[in-house]
Amino acid sequence: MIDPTIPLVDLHRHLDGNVNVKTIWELGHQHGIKLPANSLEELAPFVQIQGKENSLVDFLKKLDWMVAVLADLDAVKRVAYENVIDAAAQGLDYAELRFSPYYMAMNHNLPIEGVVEAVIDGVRAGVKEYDIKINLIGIMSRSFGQEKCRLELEGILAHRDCIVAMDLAGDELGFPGDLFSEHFKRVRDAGLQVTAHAGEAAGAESMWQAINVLGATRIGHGVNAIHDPKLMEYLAQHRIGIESCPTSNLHTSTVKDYTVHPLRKFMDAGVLIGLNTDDPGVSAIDIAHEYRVVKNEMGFSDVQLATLQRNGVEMAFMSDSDRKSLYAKKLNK
Ligand SMILES: O=c1[nH]cnc2c1ncn2[C@@H]1O[C@H](CO)[C@@H](O)[C@H]1O
Ligand SMILES: [Zn+2]
Repeated sequence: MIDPTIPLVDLHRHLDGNVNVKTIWELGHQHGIKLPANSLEELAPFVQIQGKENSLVDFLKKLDWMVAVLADLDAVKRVAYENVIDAAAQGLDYAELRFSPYYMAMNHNLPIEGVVEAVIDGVRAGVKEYDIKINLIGIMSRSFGQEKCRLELEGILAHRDCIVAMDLAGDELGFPGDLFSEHFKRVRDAGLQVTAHAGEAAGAESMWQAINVLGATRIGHGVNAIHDPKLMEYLAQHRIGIESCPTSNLHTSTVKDYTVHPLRKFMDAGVLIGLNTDDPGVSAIDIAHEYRVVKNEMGFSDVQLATLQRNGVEMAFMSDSDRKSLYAKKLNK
């Protein structure tokens, strides 16, 4: 199902949406933070989806306990480090881990730039020990407004050399992309790549904004492009990559079930699209799960799965020489 000759990548993975239940439990106890449960089993439903949520905003509440326990920078470093272990354990050859420094900092008033440093440190420690390549994407959480996003951007830009791209995440309906045009001008001026969550909670117009106003060359989710044939054509023509996260789309009620997910329509339209996990800790999934559902629930053939796998490598924010080494590593195995 997963082709062993093609690198396995996950380009859309929130490290602050992927904190182990056990880690939340341990950090909570270590720092005297009152948790809503008396055991690991009782805690799980507070941070993992049970069935599905009614909306994106409801889904996002599940991440809140994951950052509520980040009481100091060591905790932040631990979470970043454990994300590398988790990605390696899932068989990923390459992952782009994204995080929102203000969201991780806000509960315990941590310094935003310190959070960025701690994430970089944790990832660095992880890749020393595990056979995986990681790149980091900074997130501006739109739900906290323009000013907080500016602080996130500044924290990230202070470590620009360790970051490959910037993303816009959070409440897409309440905070449209054009509120952040100035932010993304700075992102582009700094030479960072741009991806944005769009067409998930809002419609195709939000994706046009991400492309034309923010300068996105990749889009997270993009599900609602399907209602705008001109946009579908534009995405295909300009090789704008769609970071698809099918299970997340079910969990946020963006799509009703796997059978009506538009993934196949994107492929038929020649759009570059790949498979990703989004918030694997919240959705309680791994990357193999996404390939499995696409095969079993959407009826994709192994050839089509291999195309999705290769698309991921093509979309990755890495140099062509890094892409070549990633393929070479697989072929030499
Ligand atoms: O699927 C998603 N859509 C939009 N925003 C998301 C999603 N998953 C997580 N976040 C947002 O990303 C930041 C943490 O990395 C938080 O702002 C969280 O709400
Ligand atoms: Zn996401």
